[in-house]
Amino acid sequence: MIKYEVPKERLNSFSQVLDKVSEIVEKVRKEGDRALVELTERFDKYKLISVKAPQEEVENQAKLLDAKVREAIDEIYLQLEEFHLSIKPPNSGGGRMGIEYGVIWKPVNRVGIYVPGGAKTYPSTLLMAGIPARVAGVKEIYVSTPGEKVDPAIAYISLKLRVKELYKIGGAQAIAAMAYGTETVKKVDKILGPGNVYVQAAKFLVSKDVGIDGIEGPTELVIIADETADPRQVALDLKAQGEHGESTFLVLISPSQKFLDDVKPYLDDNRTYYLVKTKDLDEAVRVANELSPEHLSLAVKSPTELLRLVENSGAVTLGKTPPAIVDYCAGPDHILPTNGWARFKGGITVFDFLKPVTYVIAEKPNKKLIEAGKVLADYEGFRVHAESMGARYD
Ligand SMILES: NC(=O)c1ccc[n+]([C@@H]2O[C@H](COP(=O)([O-])OP(=O)(O)OC[C@H]3O[C@@H](n4cnc5c(N)ncnc54)[C@H](O)[C@@H]3O)[C@@H](O)[C@H]2O)c1
Ligand SMILES: N[C@H](CO)Cc1c[nH]c[nH+]1
Ligand SMILES: [Zn+2]
Repeated sequence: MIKYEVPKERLNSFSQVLDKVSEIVEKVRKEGDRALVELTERFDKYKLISVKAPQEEVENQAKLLDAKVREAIDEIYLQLEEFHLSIKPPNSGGGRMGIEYGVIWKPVNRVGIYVPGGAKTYPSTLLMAGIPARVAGVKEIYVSTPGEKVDPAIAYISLKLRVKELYKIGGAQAIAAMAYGTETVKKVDKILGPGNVYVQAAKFLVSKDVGIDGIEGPTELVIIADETADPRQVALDLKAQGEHGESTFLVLISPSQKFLDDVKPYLDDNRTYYLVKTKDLDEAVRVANELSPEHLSLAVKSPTELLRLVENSGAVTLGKTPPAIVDYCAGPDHILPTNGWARFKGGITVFDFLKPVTYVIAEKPNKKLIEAGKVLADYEGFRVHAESMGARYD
């Protein structure tokens, strides 16, 4: 179906399922593994014989992986690893006014990665979360992904990433289990990973007790195209992301009515597409910034120029670059903010697995600076704060 207005709402918003997901989270907190077995049967229609995938199953499943896919994974691993290594921050230090200070970047100790596994399987997502975790130096990586048998590619990547434990659970119940722990599932410090509205609602709810990377829900793609773009390629990019399911958010913006008309015949599947005509490219970018999409493609004659005007998007592809390249093998992550979170959050990087621990050494600080600190402490009424600063240096 084709619509011609600027979409006001995402096709899905996890607030619609918050009540239901809250019950799931509470059930897992109370009943632990027993809840996982029951909810898996209810939502995934398989009997959970063991919550944790036995090491032998992971190894045997990995062996089933076709050599071609294994080589592809190995090739992609190097590209993604290099991207995160290239932006990994060094520890740094400095100082002034007799005070030495600095930042030591410390990895999160125990991380839980959610890998979607409903309608499709997403081993690429395990690469996208596991590699920056490894580059950051995370000690313990746990993975939850639905499926009666571990997907061979997920098994292979789990071994490559030295995943400590892999749980065969999905949805909100998997998020709850990693957030609070059960008899089998380890309680983690931070949960990362994309997923459907149930998964994102659960992450939102547990974020009061555990770290989360953000909201990465159903896929979103906005394409800005001018008359120089190829209508068939643009339609292909939209339909590609449409493979993620009916909740995918697909928008094409163009100042050329002819271009929009030329694309329409190619959009021949049962997805909902928004085709938006604007006055010019400036207005097109304004609409895109307002939508703050997960993926943004600039299929225009001068994309680098237009890129300067982009404010909100998880990942931008320029010119002929297909958005799907980010999904698999470009280097930057495909775990990207949705539901408008791109206004204040980017895609996953090594930074999501690091904490900036700052330090201060003030043996002989500048008197004027300490005095200023004491004055402000007194102004706030924190007299003993002021005294504690003075005591050392008066
Ligand atoms: N934003 C990103 O970075 C990004 C990256 C990859 C994938 N995605 C998105 O992730 C999503 C994956 O969704 P999916 O559904 O295929 O897999 P999923 O793993 O996110 O969800 C499947 C789970 O949902 C639970 N579930 C299903 N129906 C339910 C119901 N009625 N009530 C409660 N729980 C229910 C089941 O337990 C199941 O295991 C897609 O929308 C895709 O676009 C987003
Ligand atoms: N486009 C998805 C992010 O929204 C990522 C992905 C994984 N596999 C295929 N695509
Ligand atoms: Zn995709």
